Amino acid sequence: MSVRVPAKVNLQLGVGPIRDDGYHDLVNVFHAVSLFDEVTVERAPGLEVRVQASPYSRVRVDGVPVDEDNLAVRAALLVAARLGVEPDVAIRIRKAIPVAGGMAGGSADAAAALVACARLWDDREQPVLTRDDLMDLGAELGSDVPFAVLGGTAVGLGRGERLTPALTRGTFHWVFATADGGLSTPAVYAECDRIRAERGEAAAPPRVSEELMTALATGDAKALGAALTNDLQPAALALRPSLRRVLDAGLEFGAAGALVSGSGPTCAFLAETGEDAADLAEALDGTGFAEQVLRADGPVPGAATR
Ligand SMILES: C[C@](O)(CO)[C@H](O)COP(=O)(O)OP(=O)(O)OC[C@H]1O[C@@H](n2ccc(N)nc2=O)[C@H](O)[C@@H]1O
Ligand SMILES: Nc1ncnc2c1ncn2[C@@H]1O[C@H](COP(=O)(O)OP(=O)(O)OP(=O)(O)O)[C@@H](O)[C@H]1O
Repeated sequence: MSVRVPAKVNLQLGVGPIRDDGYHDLVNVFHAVSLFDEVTVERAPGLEVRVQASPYSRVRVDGVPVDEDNLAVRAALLVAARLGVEPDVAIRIRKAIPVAGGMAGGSADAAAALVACARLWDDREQPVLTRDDLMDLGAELGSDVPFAVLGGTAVGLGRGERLTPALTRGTFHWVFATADGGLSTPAVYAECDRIRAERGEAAAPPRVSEELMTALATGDAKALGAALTNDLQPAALALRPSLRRVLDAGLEFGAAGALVSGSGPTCAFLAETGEDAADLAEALDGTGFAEQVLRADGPVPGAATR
């Protein structure tokens, strides 16, 4: 059983005040892009996991855990417990999504493992676990996991786990510049809080951007580029100042919009056409500022069997 699952970029990441449980209330507009990890599961004598770079990518997988810290393993354990079966499964992960890059690679693998294990163990005509059940289980593993099951473009409220699909038209063309070494998501949220406290800024509850939703619904790449926002960007830039020149370079080369993807350090650039995206990717590659420059389109569906 093999499941392909996309990376995400956040088109709007509005971060509200910190809650009592340590999370922040968000307006999180997720967009799934055509950069895929693949998770394969097979019945086995016990639980095992293998992680490798996809043959189509140069992703560095050395930082990815191969024990119960791997989100795909935790997903398999959760599905097994829910169905009352032994978690006897061999999981193979082929990664093309940058690790700790702000594109939700670990969450994607968790979503893929939820879908794959449910298919493997819950194979009657009327499965016990619906797609909604899998999204609920996903929320127990991480705030980004339900969206990786759903895919497309969606507005996430709460921690980002309460999703409503968004209306979009056509295809958007993206370029991603990855960076050497990741950024820790909790560290970036903490830096965001620290900067706000230092500036004496009170975090207002975020609101969905009307400009962004209109640009999505009309398929207007130029307007979408102008409407992209990420409240975590100042924190990511404070922790990794070299990202500034990457964003500036993309804008100089004509990107319709540029921002740090989620908690970073990957930078995302929106192009107006596929051809513009190819030109932009080449120009960015030429600067030598990025570890890798990747092209992808969105929106694409969430975790799906092949
Ligand atoms: C930055 C984003 O990727 C944007 O989509 C997400 O908000 C992070 O989602 P994630 O990696 O699935 O994060 P989780 O595993 O749920 O949480 C990791 C840590 O990030 C911080 N966190 C996460 C989500 C949220 N709404 N508020 C937070 O403050 C918390 O410190 C939390 O302990
Ligand atoms: N299957 C997995 N793939 C990648 N990382 C994993 C996986 N399972 C657990 N991890 C751990 O999660 C950490 C964050 O990895 P991930 O690639 O999900 O980051 P991210 O893309 O920045 O996440 P997000 O965008 O959701 O904040 C890694 O450093 C690694 O220790």
